[in-house]
Amino acid sequence: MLEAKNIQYLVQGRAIVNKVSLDLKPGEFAAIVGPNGAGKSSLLKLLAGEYKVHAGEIKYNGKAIQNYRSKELAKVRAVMPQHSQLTFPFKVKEVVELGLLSLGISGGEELIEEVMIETLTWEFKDRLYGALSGGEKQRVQLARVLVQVWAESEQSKFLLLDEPTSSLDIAHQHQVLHIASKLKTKNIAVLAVLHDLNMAAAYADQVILLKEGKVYQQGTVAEVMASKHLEYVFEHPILVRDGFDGMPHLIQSLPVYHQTHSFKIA
Ligand SMILES: Nc1ncnc2c1ncn2[C@@H]1O[C@H](COP(=O)(O)OP(=O)(O)OP(=O)(O)O)[C@@H](O)[C@H]1O
Repeated sequence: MLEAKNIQYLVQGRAIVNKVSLDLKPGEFAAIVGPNGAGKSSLLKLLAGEYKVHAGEIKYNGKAIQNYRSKELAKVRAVMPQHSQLTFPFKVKEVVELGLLSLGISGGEELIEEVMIETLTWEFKDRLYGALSGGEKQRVQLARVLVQVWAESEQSKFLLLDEPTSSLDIAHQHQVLHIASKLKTKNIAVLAVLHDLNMAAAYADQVILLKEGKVYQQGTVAEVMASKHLEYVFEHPILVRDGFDGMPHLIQSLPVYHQTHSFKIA
């Protein structure tokens, strides 16, 4: 289990993550949503251990994050950042292999092939990473973090994804989130920052809606994805309707000229 209690992160005295608490159990897919600057990436970086909290605590499987050595932490949680820079001319497969190197493992050919087939990246495994399109690169980065958590293990593992679908076409967005959902059967929990509210509604078991560094709402899709909450947080007209074919909701944002009122706390 991943537990965060009252975590806080300050920049120049301003709390950009302000007393956030969350629990994430293996088998669960949680989405962090909220407007630009709400603190989503900062929260993910705190949970990843990349930023240190100024207050509060984070535990993975009952052990405080600061008590993990970096290789040990890499076995428990994998992180896909919003942007990944690679300065060397790596081939695609070599980039994916970097995920295993973070665990101190080399080889793992079968595992790498399985994950690359799953992420539809095997077909360009020998191409130079730098020559790929934005969406192809994003799928390779996903493969790199997936190899870190893919192998079955008794220990619960956690996959933290920061906007994993931002460069993907609609079909690949669904494919990536479907892969993330399938991990739920492997004793893995997934926490993803998502901008697409419909994607969050379709895949998340738990939604964390942030505004100005604080959790505004947290709960199931039905609880959080209500028009009154979304309109207040995004300060924009948003319709939420019942979905179809098992899709919980259809969230439709409206053009700015429909904005006839100010958005107050519901
Ligand atoms: N290192 C930093 N120094 C100064 N300000 C920072 C730093 N990191 C984040 N911030 C500020 O903290 C706030 C939250 O940033 P963060 O990147 O977490 O937001 P976000 O919700 O992920 O936004 P977006 O949707 O635009 O990616 C922003 O106002 C940002 O400018």
